[in-house]
Amino acid sequence: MNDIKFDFNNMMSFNVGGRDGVTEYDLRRLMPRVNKCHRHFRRLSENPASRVRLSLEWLMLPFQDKKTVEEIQRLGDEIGRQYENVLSLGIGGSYLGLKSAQEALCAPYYNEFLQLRQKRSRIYFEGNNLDPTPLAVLLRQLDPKKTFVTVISKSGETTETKAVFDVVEEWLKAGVGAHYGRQIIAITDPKSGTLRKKVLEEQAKDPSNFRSLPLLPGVGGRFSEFNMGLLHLAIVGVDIAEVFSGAQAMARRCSLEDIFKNPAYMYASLHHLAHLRKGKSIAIMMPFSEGLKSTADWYCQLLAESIGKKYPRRIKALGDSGEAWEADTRRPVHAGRTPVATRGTTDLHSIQQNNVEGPNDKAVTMIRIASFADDVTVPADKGFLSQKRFSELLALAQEATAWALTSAKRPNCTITLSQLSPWTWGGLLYFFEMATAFEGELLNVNAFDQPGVESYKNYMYYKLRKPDIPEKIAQEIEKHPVKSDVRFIL
Ligand SMILES: O=P(O)(O)OC[C@H]1O[C@](O)(CO)[C@@H](O)[C@@H]1O
Repeated sequence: MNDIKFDFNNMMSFNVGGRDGVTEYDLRRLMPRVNKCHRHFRRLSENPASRVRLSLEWLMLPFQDKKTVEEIQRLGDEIGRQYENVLSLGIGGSYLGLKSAQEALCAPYYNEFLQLRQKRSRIYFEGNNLDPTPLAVLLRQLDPKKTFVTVISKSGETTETKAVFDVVEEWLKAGVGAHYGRQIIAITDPKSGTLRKKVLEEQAKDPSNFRSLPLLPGVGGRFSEFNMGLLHLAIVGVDIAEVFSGAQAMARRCSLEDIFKNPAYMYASLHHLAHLRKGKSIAIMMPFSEGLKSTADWYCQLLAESIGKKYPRRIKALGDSGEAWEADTRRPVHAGRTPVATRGTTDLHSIQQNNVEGPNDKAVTMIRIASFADDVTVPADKGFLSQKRFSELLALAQEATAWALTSAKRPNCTITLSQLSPWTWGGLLYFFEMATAFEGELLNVNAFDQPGVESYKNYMYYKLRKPDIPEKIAQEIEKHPVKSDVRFIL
C-alpha cells in the first residue's frame, strides 16, 4: 500500500478549544478566498509562459519526459558504480533536497557499509558551509582519482559553493592530472551564470570535460529537488520513476478545488488561519523517523524563503493573459511563519517541553511512518517493555505526543506515510511544495523569490570587492555601519 494521510483533527477547536483551534465555520468562511486563489493559481499554472516567468515550472517536474529521466538514471548509475566517492557541492535548494532524499531513501549508515550502499559511491556533502574544518579534513582523506564531483548551483555565484568548488577543482587537477574535468558534472542554469560559462569554456577544450545538466527555466532552487536532485537520486540507486509516480499522485490530489479533498490546500488554509487568527506563528516540523530528519530541514528552507516576506505582491496583468509580480513596497507586511525542524522521539526530551508549556504560538506537524521495513523487538522478561516492537513504541510515542499537545490546547496535525518509500517521499515533497505555494497565494506574497537572503550576500560581496556591485548597495552598506562599543563586549 502506498498512501499519505493528513489528519488535522487536532488543529480543530473541538479538540484544542475555540481560542486556539480552527472551526469548520472558519474554514467555510475562508472558502471563497481559497476558491479565488485556486482559480488564479490554476490559470497561471496552465499558461507555460507564466509558469516560467513566475517560477511555477516546479509544478510540471514530476511529469518530465521519460527519456530524459532514463538518461539521468543511467548516468547516475554509471557514476555511482564507478567511483568510490562522490563529492556533492551545493547549498540551500541545491543541497537540502538531495540530503533529505538520501536519508529518507537509502539505508541508514549508507556511507559506512559497502553492502548497504550496494557497492555504490560514498556521498559527501560539501559547499553548504564556509566552515573550513570538514572540507580540509575530507580532502586530506579522499583519493581524488576515486572521487567524482557534482557541483550544483543555479546562479553559479553562491559564495559557499563557489569557494568550495574552486578549492576542489584545484585538488582534483593536482591529483588526477589533465583529464580531471571528466570527473565533474555541473548542474546549473542552462544559459547564464559563471558556472555555465566555466562549463562552456571547459567543454570547448575537451567535450568530455565538465559534463552538465540544466536547471530548467522557471524552477527556483528550493522547488527544484525533482530537477537538481535527480542525478543524485540515480547515483545512490533510487528509482526516479517511483519518486515521480508518488509526486504525480499527490499532484492530482492537490489539483482539486475543494479543500476537504485537497490535502495541500487544507494544510495551507489551516495554518494560515491558525497563524493570522490564533497567533500560531511558529511551525514545528516533527518527523518520527530518523530518515525524515533532513526532510524537516528541507521544509524549513521551503517555508522560510517562500513565505517570510516584507512586502505583499502586486500583480500586473500582461498581454499574454499571464501576469508579472512585483513587491508592493508601499506596504510592509512582514508575513511568514517561523519554521523549526525537530524530530521525534529525540526532541521529546528537549523542545517538547516548550511546545507543551511555553508560549502557545506554535502549530506542530508530526510525520509518522505506519510500517517500517526493519523492526526490533525488546526481549522477553524486560518488564513493561517486554516483547514490544520498536515500531509499536514509536507509534505510541507519536500518539502520546499528539495527546500531550492536544490536552495542553496546542494545535497539531499528523501526516502518515504508509511506509517510507520513493513513492511516499515523492508525494510528501510535492504536498509540502503545493501547501507552501498555496499559503503564499492566500497571503498574497511572492512565494518564489528570496530578496531577504541578498543582504548578507551583498555585504560579503562588498567587503570582498566583487566587481560590479551596484553603487546603491555600496552606499546602503556605508550608510548603516554597525556600532561596536567595547563596554558592550565582555
Ligand atoms: O543554486 P544557487 O544559485 O547556488 O543558490 C543556492 C541557494 O541560495 C539561495 O538563493 C539563497 O539562500 C537559495 O534560494 C538557493 O537555494
